[in-house]
Amino acid sequence: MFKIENLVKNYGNFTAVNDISFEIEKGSIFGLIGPNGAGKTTTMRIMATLLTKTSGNIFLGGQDLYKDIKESRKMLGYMPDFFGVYDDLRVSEYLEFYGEAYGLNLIDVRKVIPDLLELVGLGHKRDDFVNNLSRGMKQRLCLARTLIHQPEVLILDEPASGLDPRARVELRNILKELQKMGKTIIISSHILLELSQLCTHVGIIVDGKMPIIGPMDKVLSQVQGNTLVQIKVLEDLERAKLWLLEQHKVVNVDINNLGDFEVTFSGDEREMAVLLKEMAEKFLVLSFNPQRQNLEEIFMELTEVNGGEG
Ligand SMILES: Nc1ncnc2c1ncn2[C@@H]1O[C@H](COP(=O)(O)OP(=O)(O)OP(=O)(O)O)[C@@H](O)[C@H]1O
Repeated sequence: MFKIENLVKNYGNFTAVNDISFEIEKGSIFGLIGPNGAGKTTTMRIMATLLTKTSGNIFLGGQDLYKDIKESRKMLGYMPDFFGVYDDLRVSEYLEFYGEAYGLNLIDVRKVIPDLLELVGLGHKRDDFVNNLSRGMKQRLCLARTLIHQPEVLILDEPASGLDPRARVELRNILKELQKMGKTIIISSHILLELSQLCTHVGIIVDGKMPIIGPMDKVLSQVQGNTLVQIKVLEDLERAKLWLLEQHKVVNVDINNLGDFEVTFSGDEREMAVLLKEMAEKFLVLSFNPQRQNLEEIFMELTEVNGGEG
């Protein structure tokens, strides 16, 4: 859907985006994560055609993004990290205003507004003043505005920032709904745990470079060292322990105070699944829980290694 090749952006002598390449598949939710100043907003604004690149190529749906900017913009919905204050504008008027700004016919815009407001959970607020909405509601209204021209691709710059946990969950559910509707979503965030539950793919951006990119699961296993797997076996513990210690990629086996095994495992997810299968053929395995290191911890490690602020 989106292909970015060797993207560079300089601000004067400063290189904010330094030779980044990645691809975003149609229908995926791609998380762009990185510390402050890493280059996320710059990259997203370039992808949204709102900022010029210094060099590199960008393709949207197989076409050069810049070949026909008007056409590209029809496919793109961009939600900035800040949005303005609109005195004396009601929710429905706000959406009408943006619809007209996109060159849409007001009658058509009015037809889609109820569905859009329903989608973002603001159906009951259509006649309220925008300034009286809560922060979470404003974010959702801004998302509705991003959808007004029915773009295929959404570029959302930190849409969850400043939201309380409940509002974040609501936003996440709306984004999953949009994915089901076939949208491709690019989202940046500092809320890394949120991204690990939402995104199908992730690119970690540090100092204008993207050292790690790929499907969420692969990125997690790539940056993970060993995985700790908690295993509960109902009987034959001694024999099970000896068996485990003989298995490929099992580094260590402890038994915790609940009598469960804590197995340090150096293999990938597939190898772990094979271990589970073989173990279950020999022993009464009640549970098998890999303790996945969360993205927050991985991110801290990565940005430390790369000298970022985290
Ligand atoms: N217009 C500009 N002129 C000069 N430098 C800029 C400009 N815009 C951004 N920068 C610099 O480029 C770098 C990347 O900024 P960018 O806003 O893309 O980062 P970010 O990852 O979105 O950060 P944040 O999470 O804080 O929003 C930063 O060092 C920033 O100071």
